[in-house]
Amino acid sequence: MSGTAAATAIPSKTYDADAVKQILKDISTGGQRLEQNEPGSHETLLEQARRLVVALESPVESIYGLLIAEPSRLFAGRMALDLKLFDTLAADNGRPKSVAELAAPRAASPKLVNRVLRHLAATKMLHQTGDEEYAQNEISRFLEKPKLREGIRYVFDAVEPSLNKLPEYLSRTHYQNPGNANDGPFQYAHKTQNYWTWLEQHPRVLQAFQDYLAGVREDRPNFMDPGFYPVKERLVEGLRHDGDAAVFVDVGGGEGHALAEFNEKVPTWTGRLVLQEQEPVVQIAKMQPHASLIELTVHDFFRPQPLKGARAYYMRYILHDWPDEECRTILRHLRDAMEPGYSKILIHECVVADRDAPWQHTALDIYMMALFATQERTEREWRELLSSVGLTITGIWSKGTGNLSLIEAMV
Ligand SMILES: C[S@@+](CC[C@H](N)C(=O)[O-])C[C@H]1O[C@@H](n2cnc3c(N)ncnc32)[C@H](O)[C@@H]1O
Repeated sequence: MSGTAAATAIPSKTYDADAVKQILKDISTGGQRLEQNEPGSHETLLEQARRLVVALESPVESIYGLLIAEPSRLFAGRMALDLKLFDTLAADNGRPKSVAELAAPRAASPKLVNRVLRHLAATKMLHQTGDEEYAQNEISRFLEKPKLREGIRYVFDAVEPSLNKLPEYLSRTHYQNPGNANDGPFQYAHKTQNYWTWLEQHPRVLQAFQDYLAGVREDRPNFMDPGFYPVKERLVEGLRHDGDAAVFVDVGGGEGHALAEFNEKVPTWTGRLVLQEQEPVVQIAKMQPHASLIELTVHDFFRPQPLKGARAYYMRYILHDWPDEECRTILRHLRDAMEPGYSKILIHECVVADRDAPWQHTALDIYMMALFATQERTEREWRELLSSVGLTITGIWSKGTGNLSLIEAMV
């Protein structure tokens, strides 16, 4: 079949020409705003480009993308990790490589490797530069670095099996909203007792998860960036140094990247920076270049908080991992350690809008259902959760659409 015949095999959409014209005009204006570096212009233009695709695509084209292109793209990305394709593409200053060269590191079948590569090229993850010859594009160049690249491994190995079994799990639980941390979709799919135990038993995926989180962190505005949370006014001013009062503790802080960034971006901070994590994660944190700048401690946040009256108890991506009951236990331990009127809990999480919530929040919400039988929360849900343990929200700061917000709460 010729290229033209293949292209016309999918019925074309009778689209609204006026709507398309209007979107194109908006895109043109959006492009000018982007050139002038107007804040938010990137997000707006991207949204307009998505609207254009939706306006032009026929339902069949859109559904083919969902059914065929995207699942195969994730598979091809996962195979690229095992076949070391992103590394091989990067070698020799990224010069184009033949399929034979790309298949060599694993002594894989060139035919198999070509099938993976051509789908990656078709879905814009790399360039095809000739017959059976490929080179990096901006995406594959980015994937030379482990961080978000390892997200492919994590999502494929940990999240996808759970999503695949989610319909069966929901049918068995009579379509009730999952909320059992010990018997949720993840345990059902992976035949395990607990997400964290499963990760410990799969150290490669645990490392991939931590790399992925570090990648996500780099990609988003952080709360100490200008125009986000006023760190100087809310934390630095009035800092005391008696006992543990001058501590900023990152509860469940992963490898300690947030503390390292705080150390760099808030030079006026004269207090201590303490990481609290599970033992295997502390071991990974010890190998980080910033390890000497922070205190690394093992602490289970389901046990009483040992640091009393600290200035800040920071948690990023912690409470969305737990159903309300478990969150209340975590929060009560912090509340009991806090000094009223001085200590602050800082929750760095999604605050999901009641209407027109961005896909970044709604997608993560489904992931949370599949992984932890939990959810992303709306402002009302955050207020209810915190007030149920005697905490009051003293402010919510946000920057950009689809990002995390910073919720400050006090006793
Ligand atoms: C989603 S990750 C977030 C990590 C980090 N805050 C970040 O934003 O990159 C959740 C973290 O909670 C930690 N964690 C899970 N259960 C814990 C527990 N009982 N006590 C302390 N940390 C725990 C995990 O090891 C993991 O690093």
